[in-house]
Amino acid sequence: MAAEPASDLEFRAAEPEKGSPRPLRALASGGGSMCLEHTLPGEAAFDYNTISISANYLLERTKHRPAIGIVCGSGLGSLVDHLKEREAFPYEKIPNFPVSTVAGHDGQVVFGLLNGVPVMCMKGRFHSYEGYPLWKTAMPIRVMKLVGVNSVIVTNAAGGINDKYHVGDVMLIKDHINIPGFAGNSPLVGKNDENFGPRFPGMSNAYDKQLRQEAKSVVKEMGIEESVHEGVYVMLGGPSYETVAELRLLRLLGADAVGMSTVAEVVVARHCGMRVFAFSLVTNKCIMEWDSDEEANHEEVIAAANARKHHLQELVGRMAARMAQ
Ligand SMILES: O=P(O)(O)O[C@@H]1C[C@H](O)[C@@H](CO)O1
Ligand code: HPA
Repeated sequence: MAAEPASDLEFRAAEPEKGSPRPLRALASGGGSMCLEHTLPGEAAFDYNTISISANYLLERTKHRPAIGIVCGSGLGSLVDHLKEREAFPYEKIPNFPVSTVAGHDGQVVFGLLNGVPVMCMKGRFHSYEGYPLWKTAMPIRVMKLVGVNSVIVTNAAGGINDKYHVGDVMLIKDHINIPGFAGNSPLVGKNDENFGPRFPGMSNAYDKQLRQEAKSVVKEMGIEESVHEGVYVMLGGPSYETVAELRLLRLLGADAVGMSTVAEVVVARHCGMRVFAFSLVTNKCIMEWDSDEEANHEEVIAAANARKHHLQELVGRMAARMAQ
């Protein structure tokens, strides 16, 4: 007979299916609904030394020294398919790195030149619904930091709440609503590591104004203004898509698009002083009416991302070139 956990601290969440990430640390009970893991008081979630090991592994094996990082959202891995002088490292091989378990997220760190600019890319990201604590979903951002990255481009697939948004549109993110954060679930929970940043980082300028201006000018150059908006991204835990009532609530809160990622990465990036440019690809229109028979699904998310990949590759490439100046 399986032994009962002796206390809440011995309970462990199921591991994500693919690969074998390090065992989860002790869990505290009674956290928010998506809070799979809290670190113990005084314990740093991902300390400088642990992150240094991952960063050094990469630095010892790549000739590139990028200052720009890119996180690819669902179905958006092709954003980095055209890098020159590519060097790819599967997540499984990088010490202390989690592994991707979601369709549309390949699971490689890819270095290379994008329009001649050295970049470090996450081809596949981590989500809390895979079973990872938020600090682990955002851990690659700290690895980027120690590799030398000072600006990140964060992308995601999202559902369009704003009724002016259509499938295939891009939303430049001007702000976010951190729903897990409302319940105290933050990637920065635990002892603060001052090597990375302050205990209480500000978030009112999370999405760099100048980079948003640059993006608008790129969008104009590309002639795609009609399908590009600027708006507010809201993060939920997933993996279930939202109910109609939830979506109506999120609309009332001021959200324009909804997804299950990005925010933890942005919080960690800002904590360690990186500049952030982020956008959502609207892969589906959120279902706001109770009498609708439609239902959101991941296949349509991937298909919509695939259909827009050329525009998005160009947007990211042009932004990287400007950010490098
Ligand atoms: O990694 P992102 O945020 O792009 O992926 C979105 C959110 C879920 O992971 C998935 C749902 O279809 O797409
Ligand atoms: N909801 C949440 N996450 C998503 C959606 C959605 O409608 N589409 C893509 N990611």
